[in-house]
Amino acid sequence: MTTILSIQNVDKFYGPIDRGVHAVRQLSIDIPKGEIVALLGSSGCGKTSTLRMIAGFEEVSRGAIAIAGRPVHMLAPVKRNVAMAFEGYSLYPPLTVRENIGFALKASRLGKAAVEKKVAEIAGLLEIEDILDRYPSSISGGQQQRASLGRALVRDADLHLLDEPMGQLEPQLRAVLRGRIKHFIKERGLTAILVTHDQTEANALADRIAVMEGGVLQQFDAPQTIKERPANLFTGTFVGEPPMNVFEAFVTGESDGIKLRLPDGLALDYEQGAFARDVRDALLRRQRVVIGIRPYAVRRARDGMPATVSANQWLGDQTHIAADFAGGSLVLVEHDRTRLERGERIGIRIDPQNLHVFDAGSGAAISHGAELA
Ligand SMILES: Nc1ncnc2c1ncn2[C@@H]1O[C@H](COP(=O)(O)OP(=O)(O)OP(=O)(O)O)[C@@H](O)[C@H]1O
Repeated sequence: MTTILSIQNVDKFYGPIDRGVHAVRQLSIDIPKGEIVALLGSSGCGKTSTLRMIAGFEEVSRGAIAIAGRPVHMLAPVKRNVAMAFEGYSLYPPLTVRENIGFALKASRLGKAAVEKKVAEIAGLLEIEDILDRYPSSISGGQQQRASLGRALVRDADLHLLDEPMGQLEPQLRAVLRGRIKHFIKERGLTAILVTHDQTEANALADRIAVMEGGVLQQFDAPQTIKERPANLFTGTFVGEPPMNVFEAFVTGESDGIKLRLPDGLALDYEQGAFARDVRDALLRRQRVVIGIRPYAVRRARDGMPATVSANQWLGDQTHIAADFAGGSLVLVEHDRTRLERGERIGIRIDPQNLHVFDAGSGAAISHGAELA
């Protein structure tokens, strides 16, 4: 498969190298043609710096970036053959929206009719047909964002870079456009990288998600893999809504089974066979671990471990129950409307196949369910 973007050992410092703000650390990523990748992380994690280095708006402090096999990190943005929809990369004020989008196609030497057809098509997709003859200063922020997105998407480029492309749009429109944009990109075999802090957007659009934190790439995998097999405690708790429940635990061997001792004298007691032998060995070697359980994987059972309901919210399609448990708080998600009162006692069961275990020191995943990470 052709690699379109190759980032090799890239560091970004703002200010002097090795002394300034270390915004991106030793980043290496390869993206094949036709893939949509989301850079996902909280504010300050380094995702925008990464995108700006690919685009050429920020210098690379160390390392190399190649696009379609060509080293580009020393080239000016216009020489990189990338199409961009960036917040700071605004529309040309003297041109109408139609001209702004069409302008991007000028270099492609298409005839007038072909340009018009392309502009109309993208305008329809982004629902901006009615503002094509307006000037950027006379349209809303959300419309400007869609016009800018349209201008990037119509271009024929090696790589499309989209910075929070739908941040200013209302939720309903965002949901509709996500599907259409994905279809548009996939149908044409474009390669796209989008920066977002919205995991729903990343999950819906991306083939793979690069999760970043503290300038470090934490995991680069398909959305499903990130959910089911988080590489570490950070991705485990960052991706997934509501977040994964986590508790510190001490591991002890009980005949051939395993016991995970939680605060408040509680324990998860698993019989022989609940975990593969290598998982059991890995857990016993650590002793101190952090266990994680997704809210929708927590079960209620009469003979389960005791917890006390602290809140119960019906969200229209699911119930979120918060409970005091093992010296901390636990959230459960149930699909039916559950009538539980605050203060009510419930029993909690955590099945071994739903348990994620992480190293208490490094946070690296040790096991997911019955298998080693
Ligand atoms: N021009 C700059 N000068 C100095 N430090 C900067 C500059 N731009 C970014 N930083 C710092 O680099 C780190 C990474 O910032 P970056 O903007 O890449 O993160 P981000 O994940 O995109 O955040 P956001 O979602 O808020 O844009 C942060 O600590 C930020 O304060």
